[in-house]
Amino acid sequence: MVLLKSQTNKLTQETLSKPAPPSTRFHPSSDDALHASFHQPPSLRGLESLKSNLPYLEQINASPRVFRIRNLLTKQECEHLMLLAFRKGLSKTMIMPYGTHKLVESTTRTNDGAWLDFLQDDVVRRLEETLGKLTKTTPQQGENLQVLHYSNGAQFFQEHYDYFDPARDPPESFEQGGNRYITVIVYLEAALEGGETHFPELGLKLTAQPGDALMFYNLKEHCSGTDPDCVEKKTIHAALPPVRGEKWVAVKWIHEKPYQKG
Ligand SMILES: O=C(O)CCC(=O)C(=O)O
Ligand SMILES: [Fe+2]
Repeated sequence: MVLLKSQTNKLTQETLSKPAPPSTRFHPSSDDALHASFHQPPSLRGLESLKSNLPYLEQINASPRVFRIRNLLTKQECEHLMLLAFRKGLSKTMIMPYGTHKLVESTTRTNDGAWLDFLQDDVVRRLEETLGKLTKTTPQQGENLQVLHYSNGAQFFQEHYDYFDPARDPPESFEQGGNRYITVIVYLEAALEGGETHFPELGLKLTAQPGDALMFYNLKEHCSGTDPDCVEKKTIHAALPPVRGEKWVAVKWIHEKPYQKG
């Protein structure tokens, strides 16, 4: 989505005047179906969920655990999140260099982004609640959604880990919610070419359809994120620059313990 002013107005009218269609996927009464779907063998799970349009998981890698989540958002919900980010104001994203607890600008991360508010509106709330159900965590364990925009040819995020490194990072990094347990990258718009999420240690260059997500576990199972042996070093990953078209994602980092204050 190239957010020219005229298109933004059009999007505003089309997306915001119409509330997102009532979606059975997120309705509380569908929780049982959602859970049942996750606890079935993958083949059945996929078929059942496809029929019902419920979100479902496909495992991509066993160790570290990497999944694709299908049917997480509708196209309208994707556009709504991009618009919320645009209204909030996109600015250059920052990084926290290893060994510090301070955000700084860096040539290793050149994309733009905007932080949405926690449980900001119905679409954001449903997404945060669904991710909580999928991962058996609470929405309060999540950092706010960060919407990221990568323009054609130029913007990327070089290889990095999402976890705080117990061997290098200061104790303050772990004070609010412990370590980053899970990363979810919801694709709102995929580049026509390039722009993959690249896991060099796993030999994977992944992308997803708008409304689907990639999810990976930054920590081993039944492990404490302050233990240097607990982190999944093979989750090192990069956002490659789009070669054609542009890319929009919404990233959610889920912590081991409640992260949100209050
Ligand atoms: O945009 C992507 O594909 C990955 C983003 C990412 O790794 C991050 O923001 O930590
Ligand atoms: Fe990352």
